[in-house]
Amino acid sequence: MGSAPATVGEIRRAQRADGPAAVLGIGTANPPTCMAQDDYPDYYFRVTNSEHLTDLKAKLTRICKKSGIKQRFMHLNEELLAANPDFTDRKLPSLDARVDIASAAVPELAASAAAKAIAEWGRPATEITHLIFSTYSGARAPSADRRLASLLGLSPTVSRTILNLHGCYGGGRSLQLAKELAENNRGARVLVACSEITLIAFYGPEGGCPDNILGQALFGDGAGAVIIGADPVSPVERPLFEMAFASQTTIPETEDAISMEINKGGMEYHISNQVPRLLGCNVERCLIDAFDALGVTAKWNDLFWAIHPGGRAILDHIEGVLGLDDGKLAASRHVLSEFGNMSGTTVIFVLDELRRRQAAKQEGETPEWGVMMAFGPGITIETMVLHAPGSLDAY
Ligand SMILES: CC(C)(COP(=O)(O)OP(=O)(O)OC[C@H]1O[C@@H](n2cnc3c(N)ncnc32)[C@H](O)[C@@H]1OP(=O)(O)O)[C@@H](O)C(=O)NCCC(=O)NCCSC(=O)CC(=O)O
Repeated sequence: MGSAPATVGEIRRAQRADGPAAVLGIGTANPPTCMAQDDYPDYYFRVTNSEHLTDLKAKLTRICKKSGIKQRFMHLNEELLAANPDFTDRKLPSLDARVDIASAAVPELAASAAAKAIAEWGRPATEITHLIFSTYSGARAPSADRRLASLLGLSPTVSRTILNLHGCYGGGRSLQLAKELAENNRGARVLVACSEITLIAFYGPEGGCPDNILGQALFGDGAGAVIIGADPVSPVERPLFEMAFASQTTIPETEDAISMEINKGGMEYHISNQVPRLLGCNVERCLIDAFDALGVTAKWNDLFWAIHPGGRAILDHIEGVLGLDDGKLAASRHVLSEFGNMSGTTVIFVLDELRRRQAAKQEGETPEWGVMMAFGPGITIETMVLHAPGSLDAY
């Protein structure tokens, strides 16, 4: 006699993981060209033949000085620009050439980051079950997720998803989706990859176009990759952060505050100067709701923090409204300084920096609970409550 058929409820329970999703490996990568922020105004106005626009150059110099950025990495170098002179003029139809370059470079950069994340995870790439790829440079199908799967030799049964044009919340969104996949599919191992190269949005300065000047001062290129899974297999898999709760919030009436649009000349964006204030007014509500949902009492200064460093003023506003002590946003400020705003990828660099800082501390010195937040068009706020591994009783 066979056993009695399982109920749908039993099947469902067997399909789900027992524990929370956790970060099991992180990797990052940047293109080789590094640009010092102090040198950028001279470089940018020279390579775009715009030295005569002295007011705009002075403005870019002021923004660079106040940006909190020391250096950024870029795929687009002078050689590539010399081969594609149309990139300096956004009115010329250069999208095809930009997409050609990005279609190869975006997955290749992601593969460098992913190889590091997989090495840290400690299991073969063929055991990855799901892939989530986020970029603002995707304009083709099959897309960067398909190419990355080939470059890494992932299984043909890997379940792929691509997120396009989520901007700076792409990393946060991908990690939330990975959490859902890992917790709802027993044994799933999800590779999250974000890869951004600013080439798609590079063009020369123009009067009456301050958004471009701001973007030229802020954005850099980079890729980040994270392996997510629940119920880590000891001793190979070691959780770095457990993902306790995730939510997304849209700030009402801010649809026009951050926007991105692909045109014949590349990607154009608009970033309102109200963004730091709007985020400052809204982050605390998201945090209160998240910790209420968990039933955990949190004092903001008792947490560890991984905030998307969209700009120095954004970090200043958030630090101010939450009354955070100096150093609480050190990982975010460090990443902003060393790499600039790499859009959706940035928050993965911040997680990487945070875990490095935590590893350097003595046991007991690291807070048990923490928060990751990312922001982008919408205005969308991604909030994730993280838990330091080792105290699973907290669940
Ligand atoms: C740009 C700054 C470094 C400037 O520093 P301060 O504000 O302290 O200095 P400041 O007030 O003297 O401003 C210096 C100059 O910057 C200009 N400026 C400020 N914000 C601007 C904006 N959004 N667009 C265009 N110009 C802007 C000011 O007008 C001023 O020009 P002048 O000197 O001529 O008077 C800072 O404001 C900042 O970090 N802003 C946040 C940037 C931001 O919104 N990032 C989010 C990116 S989008 C993102 O992360 C998500 C996504 O892309 O999806």
